[in-house]
Amino acid sequence: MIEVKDLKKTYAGRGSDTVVQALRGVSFEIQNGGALSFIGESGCGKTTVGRILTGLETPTAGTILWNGQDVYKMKAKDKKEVFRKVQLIHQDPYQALNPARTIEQALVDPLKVMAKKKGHDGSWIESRVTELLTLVGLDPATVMYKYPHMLSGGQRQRVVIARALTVEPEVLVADEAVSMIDVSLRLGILKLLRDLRQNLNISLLFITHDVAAARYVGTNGEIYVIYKGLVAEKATTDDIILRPKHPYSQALLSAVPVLKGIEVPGPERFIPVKEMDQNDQTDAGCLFAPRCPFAQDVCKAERPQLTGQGHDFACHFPVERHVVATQVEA
Ligand SMILES: Nc1ncnc2c1ncn2[C@@H]1O[C@H](COP(=O)(O)OP(=O)(O)OP(=O)(O)O)[C@@H](O)[C@H]1O
Repeated sequence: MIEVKDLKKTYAGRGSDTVVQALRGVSFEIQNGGALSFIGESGCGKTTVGRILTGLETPTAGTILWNGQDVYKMKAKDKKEVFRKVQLIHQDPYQALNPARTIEQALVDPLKVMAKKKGHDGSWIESRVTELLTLVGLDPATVMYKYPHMLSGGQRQRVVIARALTVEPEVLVADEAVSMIDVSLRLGILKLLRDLRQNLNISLLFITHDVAAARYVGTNGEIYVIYKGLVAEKATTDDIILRPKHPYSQALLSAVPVLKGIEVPGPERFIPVKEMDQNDQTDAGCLFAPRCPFAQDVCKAERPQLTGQGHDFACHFPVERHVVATQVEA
């Protein structure tokens, strides 16, 4: 289990004395086999969370506990082992694979390290390549000796997932993992991620701006709606989708086509938020207030805290609006 507490990350901005507050204090837990989706617009800090969890970035402040142990207080060897258990699936599978190496070679390299660690021989590696390719829905005989450019985007992403599985991860961080894949192949990859979670008990951190995709992979999971490095709302997947309370979540949901044909639009489906102003430097009060159609004076003066009993929101005036609408009989 991973517990992340009050994660903050600042980057140097473009000007000499400017800073970008990518994360302003985000806390969450990922249970074994659980699914957590982070949704929000571009620049809200989603990717930074994924990069910190996979060890590619270090936070400016905050703690990460792995089964109760503080990762940043571990010996280097143990910390490396923790980050091995958290594997990142990028949005661009073509960039993630070496074009000069066959699919088999791409899997064999990390498997050799695992074989050495576990005391297995070459035949284990061979059978593991076959097993993993099959697990991700590829025919080993057909794809093994091919190069990445000979596969479709969907097949390449399956190879990337198989490669991530070589090191026997406990958590997969999928960062916009289907956004660069042909629309017709996306559902297959989402289904694969969902199946891996269910069949191998792998936890999933699903980073996306696509609410419908988060809903699909996040069955029985939670969604965190992120705005400017803070959690605007968090709840079970169904509560966020069907009963969002924060105007920002409602705005995100109103941008989604009616979901999967099982819902009809409600009377307040479209929330008239203002466009994001890239030069907006708001740092006090609610960071969403400059765009919020419901903001009042207090919103500009006081930062709303994230509160609730499982369905939590950081809003002075949370109201359930029928943005996605009433569910009708499926
Ligand atoms: N290495 C960096 N140096 C400076 N600023 C950065 C760096 N990485 C990210 N940022 C900034 O931090 C903020 C959060 O970025 P992040 O990539 O986490 O957002 P995101 O929600 O994943 O967006 P996207 O969907 O576009 O990837 C953005 O303002 C971004 O410009």
